Amino acid sequence: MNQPALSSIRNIGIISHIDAGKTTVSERILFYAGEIHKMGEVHEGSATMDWMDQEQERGITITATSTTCRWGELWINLIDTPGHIDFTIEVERSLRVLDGAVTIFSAVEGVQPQSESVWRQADRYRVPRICLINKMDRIGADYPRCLEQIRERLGARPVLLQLPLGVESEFAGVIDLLAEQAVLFDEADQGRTLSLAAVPEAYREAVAEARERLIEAAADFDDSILADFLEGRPVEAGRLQQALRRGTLQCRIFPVLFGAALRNKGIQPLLDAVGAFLPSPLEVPPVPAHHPETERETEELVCDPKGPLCLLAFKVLADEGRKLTYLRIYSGTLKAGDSLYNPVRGCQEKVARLFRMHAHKRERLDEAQAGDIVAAAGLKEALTGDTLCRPERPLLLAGLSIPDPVVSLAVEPKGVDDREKLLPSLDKLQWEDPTFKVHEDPETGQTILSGMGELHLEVVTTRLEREFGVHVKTGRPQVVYRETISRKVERREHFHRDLDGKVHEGEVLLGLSPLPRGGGLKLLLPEPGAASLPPELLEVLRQSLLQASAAGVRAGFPLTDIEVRVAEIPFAAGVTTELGLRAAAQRGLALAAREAGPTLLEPVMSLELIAPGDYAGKVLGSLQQKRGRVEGMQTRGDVEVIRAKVPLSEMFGYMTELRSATKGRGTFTMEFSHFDQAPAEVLERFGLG
Ligand SMILES: Nc1nc2c(ncn2[C@@H]2O[C@H](COP(=O)(O)OP(=O)(O)OP(=O)(O)O)[C@@H](O)[C@H]2O)c(=O)[nH]1
Repeated sequence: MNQPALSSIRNIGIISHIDAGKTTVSERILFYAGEIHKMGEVHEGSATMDWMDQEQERGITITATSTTCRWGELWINLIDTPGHIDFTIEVERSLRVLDGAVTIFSAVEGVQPQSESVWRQADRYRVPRICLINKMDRIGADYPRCLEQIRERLGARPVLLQLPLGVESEFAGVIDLLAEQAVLFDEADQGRTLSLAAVPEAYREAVAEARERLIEAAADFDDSILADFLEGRPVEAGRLQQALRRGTLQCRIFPVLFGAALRNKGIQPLLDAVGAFLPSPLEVPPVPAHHPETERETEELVCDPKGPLCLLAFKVLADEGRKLTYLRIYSGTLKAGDSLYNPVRGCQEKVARLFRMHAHKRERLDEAQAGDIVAAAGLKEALTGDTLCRPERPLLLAGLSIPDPVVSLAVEPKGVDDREKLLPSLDKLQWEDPTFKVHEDPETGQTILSGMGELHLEVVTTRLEREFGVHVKTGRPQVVYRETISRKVERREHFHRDLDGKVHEGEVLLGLSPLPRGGGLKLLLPEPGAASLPPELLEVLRQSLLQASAAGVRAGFPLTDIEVRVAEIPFAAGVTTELGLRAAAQRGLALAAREAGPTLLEPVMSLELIAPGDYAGKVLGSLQQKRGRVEGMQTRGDVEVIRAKVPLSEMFGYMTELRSATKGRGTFTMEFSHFDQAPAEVLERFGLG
């Protein structure tokens, strides 16, 4: 039987800061669920979920891997996502299709910058979460501080379902506050055997107090609990669990559990909590889908195997040159051999085979239903974020929000063979990763790769060599700046040309205004019907302005924080042509932007740096030299944690510099924060000084 009941499916992801223990936890989940018979370890390079060779060598997760496992009645579709910000799209696309998540925090490091950003991403998709405070066995584990940070930094309300039994090397298990019993894990058999015991005397008071907090939280979601509690009547564990489940599904509370995954402690209760507190696909809100042609007509898709077929392709993998497409089925039933329509690309294609994925193994399926996550072979066109549906019932789901690249790198093939293989191989890498872009520099003819960070592009070039046998020389990483303007202008542009006896004309009146930082590019065109221009020419105009904005007008960087308003588009039938309009729009935009005080913005990163106290002064000095703005410092044991904002252009190669300045003991993580005015020397470099 490989068709799960809908109520028993849990589509969950594991999200957190880098190194909090996602892969270690996933590995235990697969082991206890009987999916694997030997536990792989990240630090030995043998974790099952980190199967790509680079992942095993670097000890980090690069691609999100989806796998199904059974836990009692539950069918858990588990997605292991990377913590490093350079692979943020993996988190984004997973959150888009998941119904619930386990957020892991390290009991020592607490809420780190990347935990904050994945938490915000999960908020955006309203994904209910349970929290695991991991690494309770490590020296310096401090769970009250971690809870305080969850409250303060994440603005969330944690509710303890357990108390830890001991801490650091004494961490032996947990006390289940609902069942009021201690759960101990046997280290001798890799934590497979659990033993239950009464709450130790020394913990009685702490348990009573924590249980009272838990009842108070549950009472917020069930008035009868409040009445019983106020009148001193006992409240059964089942009712408490149901009330807490309600609060969790509304994202108003976040149940907290404890563990030490590496020591095989705390995983089975976590799996039970996934079933008890996270939603099945039947419990998630309906998903809106548009009719692709009219756009405005929407339909609310509920999880129904008999409903209209609608799927989201949320990941595409190049598997020995062929595409394997991961699909979340929102409605309907998908069969192997089905013909599907892709409204994004306007094409029809066939699912040759369907699989349920088990880490890197696969199980053939004849069909799969709404609510499930499966993989398909045979789809040639679909890319990440595309919708698939029946040709006779076209539906379109909202796509993914894909961040723009901030770092670029020029690559040059080493030999003739490499030259031939370069572009087709880069194409395949682009199927998989929408944050990775390739273009040709129009001046030098060089191939330019752009992505989310140095590490991202390093991984891409290594994969190019190892998986595709393409050897390249790489240039130095460069910042991808943005172009913007400093004042408002209006400009009329008229194009007129005679070509082979035919007149081509186009005229536009453009108004450009600067927007506040973070405003993006806003294009205001008249509604079709309101303009004298036929709708197809209006679309030509829109596309021309978008293309010209993406290519930049002064230094070749995309325009941002600008409102472009098309005020007038005179139309003369038979004379106003596509060519004429395109030329007027592109030239008009370039000239208007030049008159509007063009300038450049640079990407600024949020940095969290950890250095031993003795080196803090030296590190602060170096950050200052890098135009860094220190926002806070905190002593944590014998290290200083420094939070700062630093321009990305100053950070290339910083890991090596920091390591040598701190005798290898300093470390940092960073993520994109915002764009800010670039300094004078950058403007001069691009002729804008
Ligand atoms: N002491 C201790 N170490 C742990 C625990 N869990 C994980 N680790 C170690 O912490 C390191 C990071 O663990 P991973 O499981 O790779 O963390 P991750 O969150 O998957 O990391 P990325 O995939 O790179 O984002 C590894 O060396 C683990 O062995 C734990 O409970 N206690």
